[in-house]
Amino acid sequence: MSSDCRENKKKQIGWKHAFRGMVHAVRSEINLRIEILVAICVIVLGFLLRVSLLEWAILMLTIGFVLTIELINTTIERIMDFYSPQRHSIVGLIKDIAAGAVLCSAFFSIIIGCIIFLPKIIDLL
Ligand SMILES: Nc1ncnc2c1ncn2[C@@H]1O[C@H](COP(=O)(O)OP(=O)(O)OP(=O)(O)O)[C@@H](O)[C@H]1O
Repeated sequence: MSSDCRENKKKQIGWKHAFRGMVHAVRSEINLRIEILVAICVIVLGFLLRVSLLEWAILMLTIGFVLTIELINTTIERIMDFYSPQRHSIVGLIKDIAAGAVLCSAFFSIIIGCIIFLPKIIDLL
């Protein structure tokens, strides 16, 4: 088998595993499902309010950022549950900090949403 072919196969398998991980996270994490729903609403609102190209770029970056942080938070939860199934204060603290990262990204994404959408909504009134 040529190295090109092997590399191609490796990439395909990588995508498959990544997709499986995302499906698992969506199925098991209600917060991720809520965030995807909010992202869909934001995209619909973006079309309705005709946001500019730059605003689309900022919105896509923000949505990607929040979803990525949520996936990392889910990963940290799984790692902690695997290595330390018993309750432990440091495990709780690690999970709290990871949850804090999600909260932080969600908070700033709301601010970005307000900056982009509020003036357009006010103009419509
Ligand atoms: N093993 C543990 N030891 C101590 N505290 C824990 C432990 N597991 C969870 N906790 C506490 O419970 C909280 C919720 O943890 P859990 O793993 O249930 O995540 P979750 O309910 O899916 O949270 P999230 O909303 O962030 O996804 C943690 O932030 C932590 O404070």
